[in-house]
Amino acid sequence: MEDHEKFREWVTAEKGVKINGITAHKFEGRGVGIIAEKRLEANTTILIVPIPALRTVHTLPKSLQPLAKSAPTIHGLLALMLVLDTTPKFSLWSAVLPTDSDFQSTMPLHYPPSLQDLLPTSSKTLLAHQKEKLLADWEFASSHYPKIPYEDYLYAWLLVNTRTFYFVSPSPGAVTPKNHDDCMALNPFADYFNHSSVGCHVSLTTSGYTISTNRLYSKGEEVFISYGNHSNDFFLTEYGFILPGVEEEAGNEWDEVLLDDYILPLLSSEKKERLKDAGFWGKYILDGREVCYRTQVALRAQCLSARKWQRFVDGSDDGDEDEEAVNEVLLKVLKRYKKDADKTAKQVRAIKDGEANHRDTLARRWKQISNLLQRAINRIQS
Ligand SMILES: C[S@@+](CC[C@H](N)C(=O)[O-])C[C@H]1O[C@@H](n2cnc3c(N)ncnc32)[C@H](O)[C@@H]1O
Repeated sequence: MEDHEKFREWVTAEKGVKINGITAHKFEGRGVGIIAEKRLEANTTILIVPIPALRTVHTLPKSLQPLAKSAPTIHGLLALMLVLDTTPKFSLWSAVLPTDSDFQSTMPLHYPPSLQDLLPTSSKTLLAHQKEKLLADWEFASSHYPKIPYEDYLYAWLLVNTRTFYFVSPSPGAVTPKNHDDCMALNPFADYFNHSSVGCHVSLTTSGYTISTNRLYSKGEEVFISYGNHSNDFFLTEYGFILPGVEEEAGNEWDEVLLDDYILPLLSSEKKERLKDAGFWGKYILDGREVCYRTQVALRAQCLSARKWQRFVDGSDDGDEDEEAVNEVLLKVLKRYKKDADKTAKQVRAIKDGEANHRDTLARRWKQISNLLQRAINRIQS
């Protein structure tokens, strides 16, 4: 942990970062995270990172500033800034960052195509979007700096992807970027925090980012923040990890699965058109408790007359009396999906390509999906 000590000295002495009662620590399966060095009462301020310590679109070196208007994304520009930064100061920070091989073994972007093909649909859709964004950023970066190797750019791009905080300048009169995705800051030391569904409080003011404890922490406990209320499919693609499933200890209470692949093929073209016209096309979600309202609408399109369905959509019929018919369709959907999820978990384990960690994470994800589906089946059948 010597590099971490040097980095800590640098951020506190030169960047004005204030650290109280926490330190960086290596955790099995989670890389480096934050540990409580002593007992921390609830509402203790454990970290303050002042605004000038951040790296954002406002701190680009002079050579990159003219590109800010034409770059496809701020993400891509920050990656370019990292690749081009060879200053000794930055080397203190880069020494504590994950390595390229950490990304190779965790990020689905690095999975072989055979395993990318077996990602759950929502992870696959996110990955396709990520690839498109990366390509546009890389084309832009390499057109301005043709000598940069792609591997270096990709590594920096993934650092930005997995370590930035949502940032809008808190200075009075500052302009908020139009695109939400462009609101990002590299945040030294704060970027050590790993994620859990419930974590410390994070606030951004003109003093910078302040992180304070959400509860009492015992000495030696890992201290988390929350990266947001996302499903494990999202965490897998964007960050290369999954939390335990909904029903497990410290599980992801926001986990959910997308049912589109199993509901849409049931519907006739007339019913599909009706759903599209009414704004209920796709995004059918099952979470740890229930299916969403959109799913209810789609299932009702399948098993009710057009007139009855319309009354449910209008809100003039609460739909209670049709619950049995709806559950019958839903049960078929869930059982079919569960059978496929179990099959896919086996397929993933049998594949020889990629790293063991790729296969293990993806097979675990399919097992979680299977469990979520089984719980919903049990609820209907109980
Ligand atoms: C902001 S960084 C956190 C620090 C990072 N663990 C490190 O070694 O530098 C985000 C990355 O940490 C890892 N991570 C965060 N929360 C995690 C968790 N609950 N379980 C496993 N890995 C996690 C993932 O690799 C993610 O991309």
